Amino acid sequence: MKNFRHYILLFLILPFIAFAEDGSQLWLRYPVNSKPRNIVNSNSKSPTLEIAKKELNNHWSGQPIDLKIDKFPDSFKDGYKIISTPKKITVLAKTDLGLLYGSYHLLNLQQQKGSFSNLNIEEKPSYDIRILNHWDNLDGTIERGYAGHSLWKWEDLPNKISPRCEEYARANASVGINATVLNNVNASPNMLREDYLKKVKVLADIFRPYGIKVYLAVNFSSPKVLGNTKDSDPLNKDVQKWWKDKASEIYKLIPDFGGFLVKANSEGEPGPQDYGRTHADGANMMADVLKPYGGIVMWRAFVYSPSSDDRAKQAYLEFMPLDGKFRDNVIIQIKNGPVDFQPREPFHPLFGAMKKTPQMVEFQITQEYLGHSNHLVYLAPLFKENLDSDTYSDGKGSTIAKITDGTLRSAKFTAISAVANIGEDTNWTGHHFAQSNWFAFGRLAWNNDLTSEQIADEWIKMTFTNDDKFVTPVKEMMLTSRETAVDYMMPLGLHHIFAGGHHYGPEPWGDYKGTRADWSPVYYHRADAQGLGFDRSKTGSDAVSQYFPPLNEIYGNIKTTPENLILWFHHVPWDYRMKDGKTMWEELCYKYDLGVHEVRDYQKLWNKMLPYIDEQRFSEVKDKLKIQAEDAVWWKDACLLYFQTYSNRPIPDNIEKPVHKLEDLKKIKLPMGHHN
Ligand SMILES: CO[C@H]1[C@H](O)[C@@H](O)[C@H](O)O[C@@H]1C(=O)O
Repeated sequence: MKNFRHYILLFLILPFIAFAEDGSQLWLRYPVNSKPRNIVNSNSKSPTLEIAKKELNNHWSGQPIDLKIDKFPDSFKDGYKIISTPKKITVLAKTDLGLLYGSYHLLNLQQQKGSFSNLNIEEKPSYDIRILNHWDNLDGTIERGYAGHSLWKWEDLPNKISPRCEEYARANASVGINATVLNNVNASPNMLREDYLKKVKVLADIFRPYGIKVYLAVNFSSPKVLGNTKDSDPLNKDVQKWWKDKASEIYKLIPDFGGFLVKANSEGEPGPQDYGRTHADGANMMADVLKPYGGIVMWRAFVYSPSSDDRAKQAYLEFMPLDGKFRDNVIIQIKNGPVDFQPREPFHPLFGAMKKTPQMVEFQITQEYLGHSNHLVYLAPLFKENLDSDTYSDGKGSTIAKITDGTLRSAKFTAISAVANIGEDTNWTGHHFAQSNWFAFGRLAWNNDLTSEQIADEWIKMTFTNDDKFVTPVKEMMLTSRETAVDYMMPLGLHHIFAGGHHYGPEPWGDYKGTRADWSPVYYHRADAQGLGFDRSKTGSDAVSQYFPPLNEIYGNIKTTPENLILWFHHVPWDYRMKDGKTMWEELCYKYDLGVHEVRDYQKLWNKMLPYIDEQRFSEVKDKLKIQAEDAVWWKDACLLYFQTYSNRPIPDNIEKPVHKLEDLKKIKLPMGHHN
């Protein structure tokens, strides 16, 4: 009998053990109280507060908590204060959402084994809108998604709702993300159909108590496609009326709807230029219909017109003349760099340059150009590098963080966005460590002063363990991982030498005749007998002139250009002497080789980590590191063997010799080791 009972117990707890180890819980691995406690008091009531209470009653093991709405200035937004004595904790905020954020802060601290007897914390968000962009299509696929299909399951909505939608909202709220664009910027007009809007409403209702507002990406041709208007010209009265009616329809269903995200006249998407109008004409028409409801337009600057000019210059050329011409509920959404989410780019020269137009950054969490969900690349250092870049737009200290968060220029609202890496995979993001990039974006959107190290430290402790023997080496691995990826993919400022289409592996020889020149890798690296790299100096494409002094001079001169961007800005002779005395060719060989060795070091390090974590996550990460190590060799061999056909110089003796043959590598069609 006794044994029997044990079996039953085992059956009951088994699913929970499995659940706890597969990564599905993300960083929300709070201990569960055996019985919910009754430890929370509050002077307010709402669905949001119910969530806060439930979380604390279920997971908090410390002293009783008072959640208190208090008077704070508007600038406090959804911030909170936490004050504690050994007997009691008080969380104060202006809004219920602030109290929920404060509650998650406590649970996060508990995960990190902090002390709670003497807290005096004050937090408020760096940005008003902290938004994920999902590139989810209505058929459930995700553009550049490597973690399975869309969470929303459009086909089941509005009647059946996947439980993961609420889990998603909870995870976002726990890091302060408060907004989401549900669909791909390559938007189907059908997104705005009545039946789809009803599905959107259901999601908005689930997200609302967690403080998350819903936005939609819209197709500029929607009026013509859905409303049979003659065209979609923003100055056509029928078109304007169609948008006005659509806005009214949306807000009836979703009173707190956030607004539109628009990719227009970019990569074949329709836009105002189809009718001889400008981006401002298009954005303003939408802004006008959203304005009465408090909605906004995030208008993307990811454009490159069909000109022969350097692609890195084109967005600036198109948008600068429009500075000051946008309505006050329009914000320009600019990718961190001027080309496209490369492993390393200089910052986008539009930042700071449009002085009369609000701007926001678009990062990419999904690793389109960083090994998809196979490579371990912690992105906080990439995000920080961008946010901390000094544009000099308003003198020294005009960092992108300060330009976009309202510190430098007062703003009606501020925002920051990133393309999500989330899908239906059990572990949400395809790679356990890719969860850290979702987390890191949320934490930086909340507080852009945090360091990459602080964020990694928090994430590791919440997701895995507090054991120093795990935390210290794993943190080191995470912190160096982005530079490692740069080393084995595109060191020294090389960019976009990815295989066309999937963007996973190397194809530096790619020359897709008959398409746009700037879709070919050879366009970007410009290897020839003299050297390597894109001359963007005054005597080249002159992209350097789009930067404020002194950066135009610094980047314009090969001697002062930071070496990690030297091939971005200059065509560098193979024998050019680098700062460490190596020639550029030797340095290139050294960097690729270093990248390979670094990944092998990660493998060795990870192999020692089994004692500290569960077997399942241990072996899943181990398998991915193996793929990454093979891919790193693939990258190194492909790039060095190919560039060597131009450099005509030997690969230095102290560098591991290629194990592949260039002809064989050129034949690879499917990504090696790529399991998605
Ligand atoms: C959504 O389209 C993407 C496209 O898949 C991607 O390869 C490119 O980098 O950027 C586009 C964009 O950002 O609009």
